[in-house]
Amino acid sequence: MAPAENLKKRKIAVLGSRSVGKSSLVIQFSENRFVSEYYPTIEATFTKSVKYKGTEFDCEVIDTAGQDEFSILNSKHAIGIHGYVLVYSVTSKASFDMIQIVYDKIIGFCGVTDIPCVVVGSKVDLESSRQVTPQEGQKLAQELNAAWVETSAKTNLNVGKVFEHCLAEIEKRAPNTGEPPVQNRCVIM
Ligand SMILES: Nc1nc2c(ncn2[C@@H]2O[C@H](COP(=O)(O)OP(=O)(O)OP(=O)(O)O)[C@@H](O)[C@H]2O)c(=O)[nH]1
Repeated sequence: MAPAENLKKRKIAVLGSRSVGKSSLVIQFSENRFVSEYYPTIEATFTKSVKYKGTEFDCEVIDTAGQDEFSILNSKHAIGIHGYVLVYSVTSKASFDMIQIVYDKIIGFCGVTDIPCVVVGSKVDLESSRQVTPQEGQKLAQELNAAWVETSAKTNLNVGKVFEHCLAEIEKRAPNTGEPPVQNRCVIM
């Protein structure tokens, strides 16, 4: 059982290819502003409370450096994490293909078959540059047993929904326990 003060704390990691808009999404969510410049992220953590089904959850959101097929999953992004936000840009097919790769890395690292996650198609305001259809996004999310949503951090479209979906996926699997559903099978002693 988690201590009482942890019951409403949820740790969420945001992953995906470089430059897909992970930081912009998190900053729009936590500070209600859009950053138009590109500053590559090393790692940053933001907190914000989110109301889900009448309960306020303290969400700690970890914005990670972009991943590629060669990057090794940081253990900080797997241990103690309650849920995942996996971001691709609708303007980049390569970033969409990276979602399955990142998902498989998490699953492999944690030694589980299912994780609470939401697949996010970002930058929908750039409709004329779209390379990934909503149908493709939905289909992948279904295959991963994940929620799916398209967003724009620029126009603040569906940004809050991302984190509501993530909480829904977390609570669906471990309602009100405060325990991270993802557990590593190895214990370092
Ligand atoms: N038009 C548009 N541009 C966006 C949107 N979200 C992010 N961008 C732009 O895309 C670029 C990259 O955004 P970031 O949020 O820094 O991307 P990131 O995924 O955090 O990048 P890394 O830290 O390298 O992994 C920036 O120039 C943003 O302004 C969006 O919704 N619409």
